[in-house]
Amino acid sequence: MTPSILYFSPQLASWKTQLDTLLLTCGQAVEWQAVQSIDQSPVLSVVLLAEKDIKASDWPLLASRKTIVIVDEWSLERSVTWIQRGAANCFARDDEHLAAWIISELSQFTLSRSHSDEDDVLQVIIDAIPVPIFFKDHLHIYRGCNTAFCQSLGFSREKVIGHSVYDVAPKHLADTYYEADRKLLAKGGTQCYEAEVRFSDGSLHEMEFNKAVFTKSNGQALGQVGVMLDVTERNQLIRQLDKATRTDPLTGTSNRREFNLIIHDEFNKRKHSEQTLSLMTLDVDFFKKINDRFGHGGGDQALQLIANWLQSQLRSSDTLFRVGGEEFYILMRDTDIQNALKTAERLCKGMATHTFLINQQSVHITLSAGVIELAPTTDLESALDMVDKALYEAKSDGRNCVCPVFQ
Ligand SMILES: Nc1nc2c(ncn2[C@@H]2O[C@H](COP(=O)(O)OP(=O)(O)OP(=O)(O)O)[C@@H](O)[C@H]2O)c(=O)[nH]1
Repeated sequence: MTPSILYFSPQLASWKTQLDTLLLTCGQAVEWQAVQSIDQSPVLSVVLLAEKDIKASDWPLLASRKTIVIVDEWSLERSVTWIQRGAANCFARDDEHLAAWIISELSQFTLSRSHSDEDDVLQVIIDAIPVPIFFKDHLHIYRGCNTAFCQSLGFSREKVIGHSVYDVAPKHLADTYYEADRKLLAKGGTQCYEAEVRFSDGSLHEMEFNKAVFTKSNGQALGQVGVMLDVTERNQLIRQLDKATRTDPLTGTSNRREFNLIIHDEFNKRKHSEQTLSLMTLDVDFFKKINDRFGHGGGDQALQLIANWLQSQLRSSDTLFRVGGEEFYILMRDTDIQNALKTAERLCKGMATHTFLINQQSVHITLSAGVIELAPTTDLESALDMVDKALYEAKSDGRNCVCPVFQ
């Protein structure tokens, strides 16, 4: 007699001898294996769990095992509740039918499902489609999938069918899929979302899930079908394009478009917090002379050197933007007008004393600057207008200086 394995939870430890004796009398040898939680038992195994040992987070796994829930006091209502959660059955500790039921399960445990020619045709069709396809029942258990699905996850069909997402994906990803499945079954219809999937080679892919619920003629949900599109490359391209539209190609700093995109957010954040926010506008003095002296290529090189130098002088919370030819903005978070003015003066002095090398020749560059604190009471458009005017005042005051806006 080959012993069959019965998995059981800690609450049942003292009681299992009683059941074991009963099973042996009927000629059923059983090897008992204690598990701390259901996920420690293999899929499709027969598991006996005391009701008290089952956490809500275990429910998605109940249907992927033959789970028998043992309750102290049996009622039809309680039993139905557990079966609806995916348990195979629910018994009271002292139910004499339990032993017979276990023997029946251990001796003829197979997935009961009638197989038809249409099933074979459907399988060939979905196997011919080169994107992963799966379908699950209303208890979130995989009932079918195609070759592309098995290949991407690196599991055989047998390792998928009859299992739950928790058996084929890492827990943090399975939680996401289970939650989406639950919402779709509750709502019905179709669902489209993106989620990450770990492929068999260890790589993480961004997948677009297109799913739909299939129902009985009375509208009751029978399960769901899902098609997965790999959108990793498409999304990478979108992110690259998005970054490119926000970056100045010459200096690598953020550009005016990025400034316009973030300034409204930053300004609104400022309105609802105590944190200060200031803006500095900077313009290179007599930049035309650099172009005249070194040509346009030399001028471009100068702009790159200026941007790098400015960036090296800033805190990580400050953002540098090239907003025009030789014009830069610096957005300074947590900075009031006094500190913004100090920073602007430090940058102007530092720039004036720094020696740049262009075509092996020493070049000295100066900056003119305007600064303003973006106070919550200020209107953003007029603040931008005022700081631009301040910059031009600095130019008319002889350049290489800072003009603050005091409000
Ligand atoms: N090399 C190079 N030059 C640029 C670029 N964008 C703008 N410029 C040049 O920058 C110069 C700006 O000249 P102006 O607006 O007269 O200003 P300026 O010579 O800096 O003088 P002030 O601003 O009045 O101190 C022009 O010669 C533009 O052609 C660029 O991307 N590369």
